[in-house]
Amino acid sequence: METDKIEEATSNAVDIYKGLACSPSVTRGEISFGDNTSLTTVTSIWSQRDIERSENVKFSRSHYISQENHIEVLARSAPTELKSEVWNVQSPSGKLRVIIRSVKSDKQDEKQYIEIWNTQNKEKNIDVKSLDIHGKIYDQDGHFGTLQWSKSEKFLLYVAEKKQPKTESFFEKKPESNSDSSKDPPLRGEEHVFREMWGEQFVDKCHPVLCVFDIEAATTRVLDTTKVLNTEMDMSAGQAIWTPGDSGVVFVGWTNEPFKLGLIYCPQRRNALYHIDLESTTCTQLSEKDKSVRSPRFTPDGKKLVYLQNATYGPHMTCANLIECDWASKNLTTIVGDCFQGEDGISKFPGIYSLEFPTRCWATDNKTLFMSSTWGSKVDIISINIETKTVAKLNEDAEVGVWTVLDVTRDMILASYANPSTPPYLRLGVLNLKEDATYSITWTQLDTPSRISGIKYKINTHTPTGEKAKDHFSNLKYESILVTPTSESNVKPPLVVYPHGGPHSAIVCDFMLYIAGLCKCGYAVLLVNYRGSTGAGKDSIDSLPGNVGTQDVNDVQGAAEEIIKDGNFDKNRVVVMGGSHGGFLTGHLIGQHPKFYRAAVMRNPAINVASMLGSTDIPDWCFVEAGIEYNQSILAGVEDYKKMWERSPIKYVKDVTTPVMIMLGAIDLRVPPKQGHEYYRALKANNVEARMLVYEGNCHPINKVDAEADAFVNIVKWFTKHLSSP
Ligand SMILES: CSCC[C@H](NC(C)=O)C(=O)N[C@@H](C)C(=O)N[C@@H](CO)C(=O)O
Repeated sequence: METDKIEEATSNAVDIYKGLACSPSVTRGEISFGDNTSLTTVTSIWSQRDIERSENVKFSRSHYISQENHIEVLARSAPTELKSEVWNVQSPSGKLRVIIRSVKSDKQDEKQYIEIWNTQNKEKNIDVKSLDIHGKIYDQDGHFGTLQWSKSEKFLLYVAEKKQPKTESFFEKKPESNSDSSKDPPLRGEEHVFREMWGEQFVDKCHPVLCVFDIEAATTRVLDTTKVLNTEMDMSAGQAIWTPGDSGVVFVGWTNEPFKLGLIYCPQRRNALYHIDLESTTCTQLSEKDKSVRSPRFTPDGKKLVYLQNATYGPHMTCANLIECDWASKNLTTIVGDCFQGEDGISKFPGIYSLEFPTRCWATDNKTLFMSSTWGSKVDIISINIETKTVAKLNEDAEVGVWTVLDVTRDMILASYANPSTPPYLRLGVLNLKEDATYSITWTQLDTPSRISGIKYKINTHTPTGEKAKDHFSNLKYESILVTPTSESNVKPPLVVYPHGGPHSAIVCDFMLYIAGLCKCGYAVLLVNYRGSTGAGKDSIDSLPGNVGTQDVNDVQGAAEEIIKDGNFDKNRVVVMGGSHGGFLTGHLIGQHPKFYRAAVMRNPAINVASMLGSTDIPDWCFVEAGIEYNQSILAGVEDYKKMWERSPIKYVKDVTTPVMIMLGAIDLRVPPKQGHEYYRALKANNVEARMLVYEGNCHPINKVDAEADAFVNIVKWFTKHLSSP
């Protein structure tokens, strides 16, 4: 009987996952205007899981729109699969397009090409290797990647791996002395020198450099910032943009010394904003010392430069500041600073929580920009007037979900919208300037949303309960999102408690494949944005470091008990799952509340912060979250290791009775797989049922198409097994 139930649930999960995995996500969007000014084209790039091919396929779509009186979709193109495109960027006039193509040969060695297309055909195709001046061109990695047309449309600005000298063995036969030895002889004995890279998911990215490609001459110039900065400071460069008139380049430079720390999910790495004048090659620092900056953007009139800024070395994500640089004087002004919520919770603007501005983000007034920012458990569209320093929310309260601004141009805005029951779809809006100099938006849906039936969701607000009052910042409220199946059954659904990772991130009302899948399999899911999450004020974030393992655990457990008290769930059918810091919290929850959870699933869990310190690509995280101030010269002493262990789930493993399934990405550099092995051994030593899945070729997110699909079905099978046993 039990086996049949498990088999039935597993087979059902496979069908449900296959159906939902077809929902595409939008990765880019662009508004363009051909010669015919009455016709607007919206080009969008999408990504979709293909389980049969075990890969994410990319495709483009176009919408053709008239805006005589209002926005009317005249036609839609059929999706066109994009093969091997790393970049695809239209020139400012719309007459040209550059595509960076990556082609793998049968031997799997990758070749890259720079393709220049006009509106009729491919004008140029350059084999990057033939330039022999740099390595691989960087993709849109969210940190370094850049591809920008100059206004003149004669040059391209991009980032590539610095060219590495050839190496050879000491025992390689030396060339005959009279032979024509090359100008750069190979370095002997350097084949095995360690080359530091930028950590998790940046394993082939060691030393990005700025490159200016002359289209006519088909030649590239590498801007070696070490020389232009007149320092020996080895620097990694990225996020480069042209200055007005194409006379120079503004870029973000990260110091490579004393050692690199993992970049992904950590936009607080020490760097600075620089300006290189291309004629004199002088280079000046624009931003403050010892800060972390990102996402530089000029106003259309070129008079102002804005960028996002954080403090360095603290929580890996926090409230960002918006800084304005007056281009003529280079004077800096803080337009939006840190926001503290206190008792107000998230009723008022909680601050900027975003990794970047859209590539084009300005209204034609040259002073209002539009961006997406996390606000509690949602992502809203906000406008920021850099003249009046005012912030306004643009989407209506009724539309709780995730709004992503994709493009802003000629006072039109392209965005995608999604929520837990609705995969992302496009909306095109017209910006309307109101008397108070703020904007409203008149939206048109470019497609009919494909809503998933049987799923409802609501946001809950929680107040830390009495015994938590001891915690610092205990008056801070926090939120959770409850996603529930709307089936007519009078059987109370089982509840999955799901704390997010980070810890300084947030789970937002987005379309999430696993959450929708669990819901369609009959589970309710409680997503908890415990204190320390982004989107709820800087004081919320600052409340957690030094209190992980207690405050965050209490907040998740408090939310779960509060939801169960409402009577809609059976307190004997509650399970828990989480990834990374969410796995850390899962270990704490089943250790500190041993009889509360029927089963647990952990993805790449941080188990023992002390033992992780020497192997993670972000050792700073171990110090900061244990409440120890960090700098790159610090070395952990016995007391530091003690503090880290004290805050770790391993401390409570002896009390665990809940069956645990651990899922590991075999090449995870963020939370090394040995963390999961440490917990697996401890559970087995205590005769607790434990199952471990190791996904080869997968890193921290375990998001390769086949692994992600397998993990989902195994999760449903694991929960079914332990919820159906007595
Ligand atoms: C030393 S690793 C600490 C945990 C890790 N933090 C960072 C800054 O990487 C972590 O929790 N990572 C999250 C980004 C994470 O994986 N979160 C996801 C899982 O995909 C989630 O469930 O929220």
